[in-house]
Amino acid sequence: MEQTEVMKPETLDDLIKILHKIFESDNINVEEVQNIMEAYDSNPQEWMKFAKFDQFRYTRNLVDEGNGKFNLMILCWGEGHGSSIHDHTDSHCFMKLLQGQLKETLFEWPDKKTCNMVQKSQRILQTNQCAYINDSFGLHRVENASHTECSASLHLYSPPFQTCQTFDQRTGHKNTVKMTFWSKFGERTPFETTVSQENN
Ligand SMILES: N[C@@H](CS(=O)O)C(=O)O
Ligand SMILES: [Fe+2]
Repeated sequence: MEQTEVMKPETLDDLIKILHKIFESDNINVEEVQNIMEAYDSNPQEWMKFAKFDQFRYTRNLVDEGNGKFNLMILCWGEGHGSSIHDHTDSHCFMKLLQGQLKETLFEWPDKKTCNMVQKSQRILQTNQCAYINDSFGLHRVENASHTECSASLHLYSPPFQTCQTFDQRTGHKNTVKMTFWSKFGERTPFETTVSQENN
């Protein structure tokens, strides 16, 4: 029997090195990436310097630019914070829980005629679990439903993207929004003078 070995990253740095290697190739094996991200045992000491929380909404903190092939970031979710329903701009999206839990709700793309938003499924992601989505799966909304604990998740997007579409659950109407970083490589991003509409 053929055995596919999952390399176990010992640290976050180790995980990043392995990801660089994997993404040198143009053919990505989704399951392989998912397994490797899942195999990393979250150690807050290794990622704390990137995890910057905001009082009002979830933050996106860039960790690594993956040689232009992917963006790796840590999203920090305070109690009750969530994203709007959105797509992933035709990219692969891997999402690994580093701390706490997150609720993921999947939706179908809105019906062209009725604009109705149909909820497909819902699940709770646990610490160390790694989920995957792309636009062929539909849309999702992610929430930290806890009123007492914050969550952190490690997201890998390939290819990287800077805008996505958000959807109004009631009307199915969509908007293109710019996605910004709260910090890059552990440093708070300078205040932007342009007002951008964001995904949260
Ligand atoms: N895709 C979202 C986070 S999530 O809700 O999956 C983002 O990159 O901001
Ligand atoms: Fe998402």
